[in-house]
Amino acid sequence: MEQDIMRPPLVSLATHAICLDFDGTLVDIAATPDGIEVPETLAPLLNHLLAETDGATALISGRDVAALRRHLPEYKGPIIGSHGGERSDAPGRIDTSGLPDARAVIAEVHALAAGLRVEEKPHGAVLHYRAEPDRADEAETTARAIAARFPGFTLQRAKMAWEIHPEGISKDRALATLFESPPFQGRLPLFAGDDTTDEPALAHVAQKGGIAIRIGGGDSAAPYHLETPSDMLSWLASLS
Ligand SMILES: O=P(O)(O)OC[C@H]1O[C@H](O[C@H]2O[C@H](CO)[C@@H](O)[C@H](O)[C@H]2O)[C@H](O)[C@@H](O)[C@@H]1O
Repeated sequence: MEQDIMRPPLVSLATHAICLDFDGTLVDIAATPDGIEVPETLAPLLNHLLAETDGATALISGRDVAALRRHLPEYKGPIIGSHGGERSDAPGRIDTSGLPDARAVIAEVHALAAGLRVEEKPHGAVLHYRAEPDRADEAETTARAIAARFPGFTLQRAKMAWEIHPEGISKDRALATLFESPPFQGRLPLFAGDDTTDEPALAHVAQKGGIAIRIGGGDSAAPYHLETPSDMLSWLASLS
């Protein structure tokens, strides 16, 4: 699909809320989930945005909250994790209420992984094939079969990975909920993401008149585009 893509305009931290995906948006994609290199400047930058937006800055990630806090121990702000399944308003606090018990799903993913990397989350599991790209079809078939066996769970495609998680969680719903109360309520939304899993949230923000930014390539509902996580960090650092 041909579309006009533009560099985002500078936005005011006095009027906007800054919501950011993590992998592929703030940090480069790596061979494994724990192989990422988190720039030293990232946590200070996020804490700066948090202060300048009066608390209206959040990470909205497919990763679980505990993993994100481990990678960003200095970051003090809110995190929506597990694609919207978990909410942490500050370090040490996590709300996972409403998520179904996923232990049987996780056990099944381990049982059928056949050597593919499994990432456990509180609400489900991810089957990663980045280390073995020639097993992409097998990973998809296995993940589809597992998702079909567990009512209430669904399949989510990610970058070289398939995730099985509860139905009804998504980043656009999480964003909408976030903006129902202060400090997000009343501010214009900004969301940046790099993946198909981010598209519903990018479309939601564009439809609300906010700033939706797609990082990297791919068809997108976002009118704005930046090439790499490094470009994203430089752009965020230029805001005031
Ligand atoms: O919503 P995000 O913050 O973008 O998280 C999406 C998934 O990111 C991670 O997987 C992806 O990044 C890995 C590290 O670069 C890479 O090895 C993998 O192939 C990618 O799919 C994370 O592991 C998942 O839990 C997130 O859902």
